[in-house]
Amino acid sequence: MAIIKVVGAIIIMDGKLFAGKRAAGRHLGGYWEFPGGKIEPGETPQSALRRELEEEFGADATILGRFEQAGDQEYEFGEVVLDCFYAQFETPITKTVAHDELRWLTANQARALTWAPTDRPVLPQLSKDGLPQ
Ligand SMILES: Nc1nc2c([nH]c(=O)n2[C@H]2C[C@H](O)[C@@H](COP(=O)(O)OP(=O)(O)OP(=O)(O)O)O2)c(=O)[nH]1
Repeated sequence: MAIIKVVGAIIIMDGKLFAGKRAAGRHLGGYWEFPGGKIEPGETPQSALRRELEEEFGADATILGRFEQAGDQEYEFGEVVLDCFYAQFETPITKTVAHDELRWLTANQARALTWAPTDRPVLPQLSKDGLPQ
């Protein structure tokens, strides 16, 4: 089965977590996710994430530390291995091209949404890391 290496951004600002609802029609359309995407050949996870955030939101970002326990999940199209990094936007979001909806969420609000299966184990740890309830 193909391994798909994906990188996602954990962006927390003013006590809220940034999340995107994948656009209908994409793989896993309708699920909430940490914005990001596939790592392309020659990229580091960090450079891939900076590129994806620029492509999807028209914003510059700084990539911070790596989240230790992101997940992997087999889907019918392959095995997604998700690596997450804390990040922050340095410039405003100027566009959205990959999501039907973007939200800034408290921990409780995040838990109430339907996340991509790969992402679900990450949420409890974020509360321990200080994401407010
Ligand atoms: N971006 C992102 N993708 C995730 C997460 N969790 C998860 O299972 N995925 C899956 C959905 C997709 O099958 C794959 C990422 O692909 P993508 O479609 O976002 O990547 P991309 O921007 O490089 O897209 P494309 O050009 O190949 O369409 O990983 C997540 O938190 N963030």
